[in-house]
Amino acid sequence: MQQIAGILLMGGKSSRFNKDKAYAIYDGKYFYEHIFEVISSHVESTIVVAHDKQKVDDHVQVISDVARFQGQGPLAGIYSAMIAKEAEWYVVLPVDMPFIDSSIIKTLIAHRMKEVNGVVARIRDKIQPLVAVYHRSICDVIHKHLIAEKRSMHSLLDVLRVEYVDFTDDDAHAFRNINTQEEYELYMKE
Ligand SMILES: Nc1nc2c(ncn2[C@@H]2O[C@H](COP(=O)(O)OP(=O)(O)OP(=O)(O)O)[C@@H](O)[C@H]2O)c(=O)[nH]1
Repeated sequence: MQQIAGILLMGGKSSRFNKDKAYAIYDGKYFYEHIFEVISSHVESTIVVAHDKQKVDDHVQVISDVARFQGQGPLAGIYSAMIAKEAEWYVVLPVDMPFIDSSIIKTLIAHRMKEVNGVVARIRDKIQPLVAVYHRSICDVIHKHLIAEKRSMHSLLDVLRVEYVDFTDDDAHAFRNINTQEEYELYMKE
């Protein structure tokens, strides 16, 4: 079994962005390519969880959400990746944080310990459940939440043993996530 696998979530609707965020460009590359590179530098293999209309490079392993939970949000994506690829731990990242820095992933990975089943980033007191490392043992818990239609990441965190890792203001830029065209235009100018 792999020690750590990567999960790149890109199967969202991008409804606030009005087109697919995964293919927005930053520094000459698609968002998904940036995130893929950042995750892949820390794990043995990365799995992309996309929806049917999305295409990725041939060398990238891509799956869809399992049919039962298709399009039910990030939890559905994490669950689908965990059952598709066996690993001890999973680094999870969203597709809409193009400035995310490799050192953040390194720090989260370093905080794994046997007492916890999740290591989650926090910046300026804001929890970032999709910038995290999760243990495979939570797969059953996620499944129960999905069945119960409890789709919020925060309600999952409430029942896990989580180590929160605080990042400083210096890292705030890296955690910017892009939901709207306005945010995209603003952040790309800075
Ligand atoms: N695989 C998968 N990923 C998802 C799903 N919903 C959201 N994501 C991903 O989770 C991350 C956070 O998504 P959000 O920004 O909250 O949602 P979104 O659907 O992409 O955008 P909005 O429609 O504007 O809310 C992004 O990387 C999304 O691609 C889903 O149902 N399945």
